[in-house]
Amino acid sequence: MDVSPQRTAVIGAGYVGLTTGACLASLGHHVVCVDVDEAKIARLRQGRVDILEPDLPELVAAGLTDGHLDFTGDVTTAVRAAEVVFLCLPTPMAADGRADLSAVESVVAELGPSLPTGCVVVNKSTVPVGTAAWVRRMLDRDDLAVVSNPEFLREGSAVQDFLNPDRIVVGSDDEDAARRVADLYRPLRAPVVRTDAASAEMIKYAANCFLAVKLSYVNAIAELCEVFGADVDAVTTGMGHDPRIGRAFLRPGPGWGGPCLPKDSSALLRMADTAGVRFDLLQAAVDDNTRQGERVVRRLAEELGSLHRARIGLLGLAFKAGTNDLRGSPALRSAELLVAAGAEVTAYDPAVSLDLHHIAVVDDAYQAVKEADAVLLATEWPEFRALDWTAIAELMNGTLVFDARNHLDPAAIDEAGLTWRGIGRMVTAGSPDRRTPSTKGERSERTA
Ligand SMILES: NC(=O)c1ccc[n+]([C@@H]2O[C@H](COP(=O)([O-])OP(=O)(O)OC[C@H]3O[C@@H](n4cnc5c(N)ncnc54)[C@H](O)[C@@H]3O)[C@@H](O)[C@H]2O)c1
Ligand SMILES: O=c1ccn([C@@H]2O[C@H](COP(=O)(O)OP(=O)(O)O[C@H]3O[C@H](CO)[C@@H](O)[C@H](O)[C@H]3O)[C@@H](O)[C@H]2O)c(=O)[nH]1
Repeated sequence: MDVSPQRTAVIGAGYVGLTTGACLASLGHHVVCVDVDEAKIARLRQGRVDILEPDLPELVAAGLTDGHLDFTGDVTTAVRAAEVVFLCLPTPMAADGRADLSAVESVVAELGPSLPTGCVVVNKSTVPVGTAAWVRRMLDRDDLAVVSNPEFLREGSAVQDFLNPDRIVVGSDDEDAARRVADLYRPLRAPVVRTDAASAEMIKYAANCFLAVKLSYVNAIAELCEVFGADVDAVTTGMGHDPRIGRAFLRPGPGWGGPCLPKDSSALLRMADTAGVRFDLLQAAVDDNTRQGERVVRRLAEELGSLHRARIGLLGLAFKAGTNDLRGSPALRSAELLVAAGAEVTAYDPAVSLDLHHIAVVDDAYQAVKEADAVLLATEWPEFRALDWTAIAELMNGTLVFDARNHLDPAAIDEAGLTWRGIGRMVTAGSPDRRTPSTKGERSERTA
């Protein structure tokens, strides 16, 4: 294989750390993954992966079997013989909106004295500009190098994204350390963007926040489409053919969420604020995103007349399809807003089963929509497209299906006698969109 195997330690075995560890092991490197969560480490040693990521359980099992991958709870043991140490630690949003670097700080303080001479510390967490320099000062050792190597994987396709990256960003003032980190990825044959550490750190925020702005922009265009009778799907298709715009990240929805975009836009805004730089565009994107979530619930209220005691069948809880991650989920936010407005919410998500405060979570979609006055689709799981809408029409009290992802087939819903509503979609005379959804009372009379 086109790789010089290196001994690596990966600190933090979450979405990024576990994917990094398992993928590097699959490339032939020797990897030890470390985590403070001892129960997680015990499960991983048995090949049990908690997160929903295609191909990840298989890669973990293969790494355990061929001996390239190991797990431990002890940082000191893991880094003792390491040539490269990856930090894949959480950097969540602190109360003041900044990135909370406490996990990075405590790990760097703990592992510093144990790192072997010549070791390269690679930061993969998303961290404010200047963190690599700060880590370097904390380590306070001339025999170590620090490299910023931000990660761009998406949840739900983490392994494929890691193994087929658009680019590998390697930021460091240390030429030799940067080359060694780039070499780890050589079998992937991806373009390497070689920068200083500060630029690498900024690339990560700039990329995620650009995506956030793009999504808020398209959600605003969708609202205008509703007002002016245009169809946002046609509009984004027309925009997306322009390679300067691109087709990706043009789907309107209930607002963008997840564990990254919201916290990273908040962190970049705080960085700008601290530096005295105005970033009104990004602030507007964040504010518009909050409004987008509220707008979905307001539209439901308008369609139903009132949300007080309305029964809502919520399809989807995860922040997007393909993951069981609920962090920053627009679906959960919608549920919270609905409950606050007096609605009763029953939810179903194919990847999520847990008890949620105020929201009943059930085991299948048909249970969720039973006696519902309206259905709200908030996560675009493919299986929702295959639902039997005639059966659902029988189960529901009302007729409204609010598709906050434009994911369903309006014709199938119309044929079932239900009323489809989407985001930014054209309302034409005679189309299902023109029909007024019946209220609970009317529907009961109709079906009586
Ligand atoms: N999730 C993503 O899609 C994604 C993609 C790119 C970058 N990132 C960034 O990567 C970083 C990690 O994100 P994640 O989603 O993998 O987080 P995560 O919460 O899934 O995983 C973090 C792991 O670190 C462990 N941990 C916490 N403190 C520790 C300590 N002191 N020592 C050892 N382990 C510790 C936790 O137990 C957890 O298993 C964040 O900065 C995030 O912004 C995330
Ligand atoms: O056309 C689109 C695309 C996405 N979304 C929403 O945007 C949010 C974020 O989606 P996505 O970017 O796919 O999810 P993440 O897995 O959080 O990945 C983002 O955040 C990661 C962590 O930093 C980065 O590594 C990735 O490159 C970046 O895409 C979700 O709520 C999606 O539903 C839309 O509404 N419309």
